[in-house]
Amino acid sequence: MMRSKVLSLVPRATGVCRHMSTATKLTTVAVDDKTGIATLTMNRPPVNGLNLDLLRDLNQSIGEVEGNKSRGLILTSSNPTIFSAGLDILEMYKPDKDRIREFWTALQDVWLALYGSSVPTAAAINGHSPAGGCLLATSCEYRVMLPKFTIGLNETKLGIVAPKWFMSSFLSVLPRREAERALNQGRMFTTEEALSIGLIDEVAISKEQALDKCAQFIGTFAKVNPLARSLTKQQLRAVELQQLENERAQDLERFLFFVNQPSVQKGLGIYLESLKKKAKN
Ligand SMILES: CCCCC/C=C/C(=O)SCCNC(=O)CCNC(=O)[C@H](O)C(C)(C)COP(=O)(O)OP(=O)(O)OC[C@H]1O[C@@H](n2cnc3c(N)ncnc32)[C@H](O)[C@@H]1OP(=O)(O)O
Repeated sequence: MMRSKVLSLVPRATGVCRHMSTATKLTTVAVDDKTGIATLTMNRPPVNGLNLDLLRDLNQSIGEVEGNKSRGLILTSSNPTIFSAGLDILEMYKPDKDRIREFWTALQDVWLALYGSSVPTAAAINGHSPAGGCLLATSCEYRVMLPKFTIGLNETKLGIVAPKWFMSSFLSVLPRREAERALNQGRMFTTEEALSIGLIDEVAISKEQALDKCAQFIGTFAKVNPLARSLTKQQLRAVELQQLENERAQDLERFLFFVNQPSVQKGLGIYLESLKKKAKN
């Protein structure tokens, strides 16, 4: 059957998958031959902490999906209980001064690539998704989440501040009043709460169903002209994307200044200790 004909049907993420040759170590990209949809899977145990290496691999994989004419991108995790624990705090605690610059620049790159992606994007959130995990999910156009997990921007609870572009992604999904309150509170939402507030679009009972629902969302664009769709998306997102493009250097300096404050370092150290203590019990 012709590729375009198949795509006019409701797609299912169950076709034969061909792994791309350039798949990297901490991410894999598998393209469904029937639907043409690429599934990008994060695979950095134990919690998909976004360190420099994972960010670089994510960036490379998003670039590959952009380049290989995939019909859409589904972002998910190989961990059965964690989508992503957000930024790897070890990158920010007592940081190496060159590496932390590369780290933040790589994070900016990932956001620009994912939020600005020309293909339809969806997140199959198959586990907890705090902070940077929520950033990835809200950079996508559609979110399907499994029950009994949590999602949100919890930065204020850690004594840190989400940068403007984290807020932009959040605000592209939630009404301003809800976004403002949740950000100030550092609130983590359960799956059910996230659905009722509109932070996610659907709940699925399994990862397979989540992938399927994401594929169905991407399938809704099958009859829409791809160029018109992608230019429309990019125009709608242009203000936020341009703002970061224009302020990349200042954004980096702001982050470095903030993260190097002794009080912030102390807070991150205490938080890391509490995570480690919790992990031991
Ligand atoms: C300064 C400006 C920056 C602004 C933007 C910041 C954005 C961010 O993303 S900051 C990171 C925020 N993330 C979190 O608050 C999540 C913290 N983690 C958790 O809540 C939990 O780990 C979990 C719900 C994601 C998973 O729980 P569980 O399955 O029970 O796993 P453990 O808690 O036992 O963790 C296992 C292992 O992983 C370490 N770890 C967890 N999260 C992080 C992290 N974000 N960075 C670094 N390391 C992390 C945890 O310490 C355990 O380590 P070990 O003790 O060595 O096994």
